[in-house]
Amino acid sequence: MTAPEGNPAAGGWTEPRATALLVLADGTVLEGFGLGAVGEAPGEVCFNTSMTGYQEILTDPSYAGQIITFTFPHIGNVGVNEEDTETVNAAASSGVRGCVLHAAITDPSNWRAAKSLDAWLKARNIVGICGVDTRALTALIRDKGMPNAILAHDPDGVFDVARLKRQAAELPSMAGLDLVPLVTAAQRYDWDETPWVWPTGYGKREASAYKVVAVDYGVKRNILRLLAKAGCDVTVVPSTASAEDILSLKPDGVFLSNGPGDPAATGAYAVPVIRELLDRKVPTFGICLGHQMMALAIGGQTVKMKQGHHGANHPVQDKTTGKVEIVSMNHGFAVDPASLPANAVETHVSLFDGSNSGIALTDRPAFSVQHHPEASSGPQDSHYLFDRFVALMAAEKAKQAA
Ligand SMILES: NC(=O)CC[C@H](N)C(=O)O
Repeated sequence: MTAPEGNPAAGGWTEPRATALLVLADGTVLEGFGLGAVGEAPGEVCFNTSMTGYQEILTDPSYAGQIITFTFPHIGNVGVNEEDTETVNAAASSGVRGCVLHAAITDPSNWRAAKSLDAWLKARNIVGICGVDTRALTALIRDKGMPNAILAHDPDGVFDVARLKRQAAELPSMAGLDLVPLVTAAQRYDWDETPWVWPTGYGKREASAYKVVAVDYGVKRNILRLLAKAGCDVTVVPSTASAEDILSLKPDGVFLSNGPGDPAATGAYAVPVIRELLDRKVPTFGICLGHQMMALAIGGQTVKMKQGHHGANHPVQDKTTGKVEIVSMNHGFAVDPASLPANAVETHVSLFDGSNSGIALTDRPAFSVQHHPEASSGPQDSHYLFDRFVALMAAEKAKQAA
């Protein structure tokens, strides 16, 4: 730990010198104490309101190119462990670039803790800062949108502030960035994790009945787990797989994963593939980036949001049933529902701001959601969507057999 003793929230530092700075593109400089890796991390600063699940959040490949501000003040209390990692392939460990915390990280207190968060951040090359007024930073993001910034950590507290300000101002906007190559799998692989089954039976897999190809734009582990649990044999393919590559695996369905960056930028090569799969009437299910690119594939449009949605308690309504579910969210772009063609219906909507949270096609077996039904971390209200995907594949199989 480089943070001094004493809780900044309780008043006063015991050491005057800042060992980390968050330098925003508009020239604002926030001082604090360094955590994790030493160095400089450029990125877009967002805020996440989850009260639990920091390890899953910090390992979500969708955060590539971003610096996460945790609004919950105490992060790291239960340390980190081997299991709660959403990153599937080792190359994706360069997802999130940095994190901003309010309180200093305390010693881990949990029987599952294998390491402290601080040591883990260092090992994964994630730069951190604590002692920041995260409420003020969150208010700034809500007022002005998500700023670019450089998070700098130097244990000696020596910073070239003028250079950092200049470089922060020159960082490219997230709009237009294809960040999927940073996190996608290099090669095809079969998902074969042995599930952990609770004594109550929770986690037990259905017998494998469907072959699913998951296109990895930065896929989260729990999505693959839940597909397997729902009875799917899953093969993961890189984001650049062609429609022929995918169809040669004879899938009953295709899954389009979450991922970082601007969907329109990744869509330059992914959308033609998705369009072909849809045109061939392959049952398709998309989550987050996969949802956004499915919308692009049918002629819809995506827009950059001001502050985005990052949290684990967002209300979403399933318009097909009227039910409200509490969901996990992590996105900075959104599908513009007004841009959707006549053969698409809006199935889900965010009750926070009315933005689109799901679509289904009326003439093809395909649907997708903006939120994260795998809920890692987050509530499990939306798990039913995995069963909806299985039902879609079952109906399509029955149609073909008839
Ligand atoms: N979790 C995701 O898949 C995020 C999708 C996209 N990168 C966004 O920010 O909107």
